[in-house]
Amino acid sequence: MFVDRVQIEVQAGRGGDGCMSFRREKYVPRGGPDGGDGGNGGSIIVQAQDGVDSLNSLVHKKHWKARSGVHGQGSTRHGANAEDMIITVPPGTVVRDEQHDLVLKDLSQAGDSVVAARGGKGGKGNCRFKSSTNQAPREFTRGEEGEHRLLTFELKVIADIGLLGKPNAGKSTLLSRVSRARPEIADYPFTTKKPNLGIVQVDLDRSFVMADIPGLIEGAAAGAGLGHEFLRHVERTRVLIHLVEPTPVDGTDPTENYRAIRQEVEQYDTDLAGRPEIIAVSKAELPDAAAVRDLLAEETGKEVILFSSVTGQNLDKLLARAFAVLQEERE
Ligand SMILES: Nc1nc2c(ncn2[C@@H]2O[C@H](COP(=O)(O)OP(=O)(O)OP(=O)(O)O)[C@@H](O)[C@H]2O)c(=O)[nH]1
Ligand SMILES: [Mg+2]
Repeated sequence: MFVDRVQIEVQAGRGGDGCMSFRREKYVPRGGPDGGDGGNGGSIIVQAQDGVDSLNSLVHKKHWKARSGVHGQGSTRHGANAEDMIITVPPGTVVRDEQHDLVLKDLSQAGDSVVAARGGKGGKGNCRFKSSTNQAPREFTRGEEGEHRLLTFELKVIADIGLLGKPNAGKSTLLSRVSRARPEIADYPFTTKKPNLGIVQVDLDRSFVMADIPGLIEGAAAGAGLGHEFLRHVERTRVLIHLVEPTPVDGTDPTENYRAIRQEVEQYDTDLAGRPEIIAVSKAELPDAAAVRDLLAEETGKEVILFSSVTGQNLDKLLARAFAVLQEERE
């Protein structure tokens, strides 16, 4: 199971109470206030780290609680601050505050972090309230409560190029052919359940990251099937390669399939729909592939690349094109 959305509850630590205490000294008959401040409660920090590649570990731990600060003590001793608690997540995780329905932070780079719940401030000891008119204050304050939040983490894969297409279009096969990634491949739809990333080396000094995502099905933007969940993974890619299978086993029409997915993308996010898209017909060696390419080119008015991950036909052309469009985007 690959988890890319998870909800947890976080409770930051309470601040330690300030202390109420008096020092009694031989030559100071009434003594003086010497209660120290309480320490701060621990905060809960969410940080993106390289090497963490899913939210799986959070599934089993839904409640996170940071420690409380230590109470202040006599002799103006400050209570110790509690240590912060750090939750590590993969880069690309968006942290949301569920109750207030807002994005706390988008942790897109390794090292990015956000204080998800702030620890309570420690209270003031009575030594802080001493004044010229009040040499022996009984006043002190309690520590503050730590923040409590309901958080949602959503992982969005970050890649240069995202592969888009109906199930069985050949997305995983393409990624495995052009990178070292080894996604699962099978002759049935919905083989891919989690996004896979691969580094594509076009030549010595040109490379990019390609993301293979589970296939989109119609109605994905409305939440049907896997599609909706996974459209967010292409949200973070700069360029899309839209793969169209020339002879779908379910007998559907390839150009129809192309349009259906475009519609899904547009419904999902207009920003995503505006991203550059390279259209490619896969499985070039199959009998009708060239005709499908021509039809699609005519219909879209765009260049459509016909390639095969099996024979290798036009693979270099597809990659060179992808890199060129990516380069334009980067500039
Ligand atoms: N003839 C031929 N078959 C291909 C080619 N590329 C992929 N296939 C086959 O098409 C089927 C589906 O390939 P996948 O790469 O798993 O397709 P996918 O788009 O990742 O599918 P999902 O993960 O289910 O969305 C497999 O049986 C592949 O062997 C190709 O270039 N030529
Ligand atoms: Mg696949």
